Amino acid sequence: MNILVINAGSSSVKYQLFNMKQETVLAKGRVERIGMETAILVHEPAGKSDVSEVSEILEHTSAIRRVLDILVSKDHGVLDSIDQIDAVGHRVVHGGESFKNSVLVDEDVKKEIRRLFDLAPLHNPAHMLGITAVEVNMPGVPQAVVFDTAFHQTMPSHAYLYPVPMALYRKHKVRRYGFHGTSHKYVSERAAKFLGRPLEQLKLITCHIGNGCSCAAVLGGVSVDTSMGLTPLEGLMMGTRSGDLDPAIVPYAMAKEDLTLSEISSMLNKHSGLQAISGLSSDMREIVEAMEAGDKNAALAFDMYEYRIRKYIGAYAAAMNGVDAIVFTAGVGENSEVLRKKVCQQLTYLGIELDEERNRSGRGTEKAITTEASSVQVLVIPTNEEWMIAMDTYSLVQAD
Ligand SMILES: Nc1ncnc2c1ncn2[C@@H]1O[C@H](COP(=O)(O)OP(=O)(O)O)[C@@H](O)[C@H]1O
Ligand SMILES: CC(=O)OP(=O)(O)O
Ligand SMILES: [Mg+2]
Repeated sequence: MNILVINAGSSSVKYQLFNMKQETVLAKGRVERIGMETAILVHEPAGKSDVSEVSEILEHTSAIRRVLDILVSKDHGVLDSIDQIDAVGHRVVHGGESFKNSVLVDEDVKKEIRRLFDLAPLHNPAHMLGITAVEVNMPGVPQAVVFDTAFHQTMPSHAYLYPVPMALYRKHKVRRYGFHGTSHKYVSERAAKFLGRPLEQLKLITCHIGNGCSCAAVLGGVSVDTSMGLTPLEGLMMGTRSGDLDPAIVPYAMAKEDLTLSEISSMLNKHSGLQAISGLSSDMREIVEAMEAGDKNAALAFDMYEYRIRKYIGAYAAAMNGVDAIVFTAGVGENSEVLRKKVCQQLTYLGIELDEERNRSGRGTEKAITTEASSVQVLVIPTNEEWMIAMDTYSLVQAD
């Protein structure tokens, strides 16, 4: 069985095609800059050379049509026909309280994803476009959705409730949901395997540090707390998102700067974080480069970002009354040795001892970056949300 996994963002579509029996990736790639004349498709077929094409791709239906075309093309394809795709799995960021597990798409599921647009404005509308594009381009093919929120549905009420009038929860379901759950779950399972210990006995802190960033406290394989909240804005400082701030800043800034609700929301989601403090970029690679060249604002942005990760690690060690291992994953967590080093150097109170050579070497592989003597292990585990989505889709389609 072949399964196509789609992670549709507002202006991009990432995809991976899996052969489930052989557990292989047949192809992967991404379409970026959707909506522009110079959209770019980067396609990496297994066993053939990578290709990139620039063309006008104005919306998600055309983007997915282009992906399907290249998957069957003579020169760059890996399938004879689209009919060889048996099912499609989608990443969906917000599933609210309705979805504790992955599900097959039907009219009710689509209605619920739409109802949650307000709570994940950067993500859910794009996922819905992806689902519709598959319906148009591949009618009748079963689709499954895998929610970022599902893994965190195990949090106890003292962790997921906010100390505000309960009517907000009862009437409007205002609570902490948490995101990146597929990634936190995957790296927790891999960490247990790597350590050679049962997941049920481990206290893990998983740090998904990418464009969006979140930490999770994973006790015995179950999420008991996480830093993102009602929406993916709370918690750590991110590329363009502020993360935690005093809620009183919102009405104060609105009054002082004469901002509307949508303007302040856009400020906190799209024009804050690394981008705002550095005045330079939301990309950690550029921040580190500028910092090393002596740029003060880039250094301040880096310090704030790193400090907040360290504060959450301390909080979650307290929440679980201890920690066995800390895991770094996602774009920054997997690749930025300088960030990991700065975080670990200030965690000696936990008995953490960084091995600088291990931290520097072996990019892209699962590894420990602490010494044998370190009482808490720090691991780097490349995440694989797409494989988790493919596995869930496979089980759902087989059970149907
Ligand atoms: N070598 C690197 N050093 C530091 N940061 C990196 C490196 N490679 C990628 N990144 C960071 O990873 C981020 C993207 O992470 P990723 O997990 O792919 O995000 P998303 O899935 O949200 O698009 C980029 O913004 C970039 O800052
Ligand atoms: C939920 C979230 O923030 O996702 P991403 O990191 O892909 O933006
Ligand atoms: Mg991501």
